Amino acid sequence: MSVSSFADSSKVWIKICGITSLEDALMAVELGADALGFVFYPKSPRYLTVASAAKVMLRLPPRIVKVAVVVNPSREQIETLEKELPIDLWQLHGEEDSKADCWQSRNIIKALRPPFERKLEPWKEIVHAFLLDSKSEQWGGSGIPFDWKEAAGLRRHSQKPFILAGGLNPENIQKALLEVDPFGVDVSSGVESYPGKKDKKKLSEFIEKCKKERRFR
Ligand SMILES: O=C(O)c1ccccc1NCC(=O)[C@H](O)[C@H](O)COP(=O)(O)O
Repeated sequence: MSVSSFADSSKVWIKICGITSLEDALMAVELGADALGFVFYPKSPRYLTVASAAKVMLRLPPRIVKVAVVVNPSREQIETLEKELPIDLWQLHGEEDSKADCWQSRNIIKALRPPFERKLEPWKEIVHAFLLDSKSEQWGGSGIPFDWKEAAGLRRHSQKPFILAGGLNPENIQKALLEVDPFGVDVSSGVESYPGKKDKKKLSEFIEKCKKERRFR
């Protein structure tokens, strides 16, 4: 699996993050998600154990990109997750070291917070994509958008796909797509009824609006 293989498509790549149950995973798949994210950060309200993640991830169709979201993981955590779960991509959501051996041979999405520009450099040779998220004390899942002007001009600094995240929801997604024109989008709290539980109406509206839009570049 490689997100780069999608990068030429004019369709918006859709990742639904913070999946905690098989019910929500299958609902997102049925509605048309391309990728699902599973949060392995114990302090998150969307955290799930390896055993509970296995019950979901092992039941997903191969076309769905399965993303393990981690925050400053230890080598032991990476190896345990990798041994038990069908992980296609690692989403690094903390302050990981781009030079660490463990990232050189894995498929990576690096999450960054504004200001983005100078943070691209250490990662741009090794990542599959960058995820642009808001600043947040809990690292991710804040539900608060950043100023999308911060995303302008980043293509000059890296050819890698950009995934827009942070406070997206059914109300602002069309405006976000028009202003930023990202390769893909990532949403968690904007399509929830409460932290850790996805809401079918919000999810369906969000995905439908993404599918109506086309990428310009
Ligand atoms: O969602 C979390 O609780 C979380 C906790 C720690 C690190 C990352 C986390 N989520 C990562 C994501 O990919 C979210 O989708 C992204 O931060 C956007 O979240 P939201 O603003 O709620 O859409």
